[in-house]
Amino acid sequence: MQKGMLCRQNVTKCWFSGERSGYMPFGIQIRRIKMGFFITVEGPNGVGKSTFIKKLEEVFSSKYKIYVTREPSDTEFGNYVKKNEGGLYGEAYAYLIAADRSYHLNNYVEPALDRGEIVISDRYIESSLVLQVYDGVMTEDVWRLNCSFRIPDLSIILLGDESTISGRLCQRDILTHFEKKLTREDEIKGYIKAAKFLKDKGFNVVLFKNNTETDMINNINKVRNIIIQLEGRIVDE
Ligand SMILES: Nc1ncnc2c1ncn2[C@@H]1O[C@H](COP(=O)(O)OP(=O)(O)O)[C@@H](O)[C@H]1O
Ligand SMILES: Cc1cn([C@H]2C[C@H](O)[C@@H](COP(=O)(O)OP(=O)(O)O)O2)c(=O)[nH]c1=O
Repeated sequence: MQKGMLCRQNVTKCWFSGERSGYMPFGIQIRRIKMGFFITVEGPNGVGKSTFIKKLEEVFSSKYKIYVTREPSDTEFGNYVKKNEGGLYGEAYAYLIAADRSYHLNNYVEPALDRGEIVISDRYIESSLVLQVYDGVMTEDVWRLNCSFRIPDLSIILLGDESTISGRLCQRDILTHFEKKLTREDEIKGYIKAAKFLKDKGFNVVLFKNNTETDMINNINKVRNIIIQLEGRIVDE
């Protein structure tokens, strides 16, 4: 059965949802049958990703069905990957992360998108382009492992002042391997570089300053407008 079929006006061409990445070329009015949006939320440790996602869920769940998820995934394999952070390095860890991503996409993200939900993932490919690159893997090699995965409809990268983010991390009792290994400056620079790289690969990247509660509210409003724009390109059945 055809699911998530996209049809051009007067029906000239159809896609299966699993094959779709990004959105349609400018000017083409398309009709969507039950297909959601994939949004990733990224940024340095302590920048406020989990808090922002909770807020997005709170604000948007009255209008949309929201599916919140994360990487490494909340699965047995994802937990294994997480546990091995710091034990496995560089390329080996990059492969593990990519294997978990493939499993996560096929078993959780794609089914939720097919149900027409907005999927919000706490971390995705953007993290690999910062953390695995910092771990010694070449950017092009990280991309080679990830280039066949779905491009998000929107990639949100939260950034903030180094001192603000560092202050937040100081309040954590236990720091992860990457939280100890990288400085916040490394992470901020890494995400800015990754954003540029991914824009060139067709990602719809936005960089949001997230220092204060007011920033967060402004960012939620920006996301609302972007979702409306994305919906404007697609006419629901
Ligand atoms: N926009 C914000 N303004 C002020 N404090 C924030 C903001 N976003 C998050 N925080 C606080 O920063 C800390 C880290 O946030 P968290 O969402 O856990 O970050 P991350 O998921 O990126 O590691 C938490 O104590 C949270 O309450
Ligand atoms: C998605 C992703 C995560 N990671 C690592 C970074 C983090 O240390 C870890 C995820 O942890 P994190 O998101 O900080 O989870 P928590 O809030 O529970 O601590 O996985 C990568 O190294 N590469 C990736 O591509």
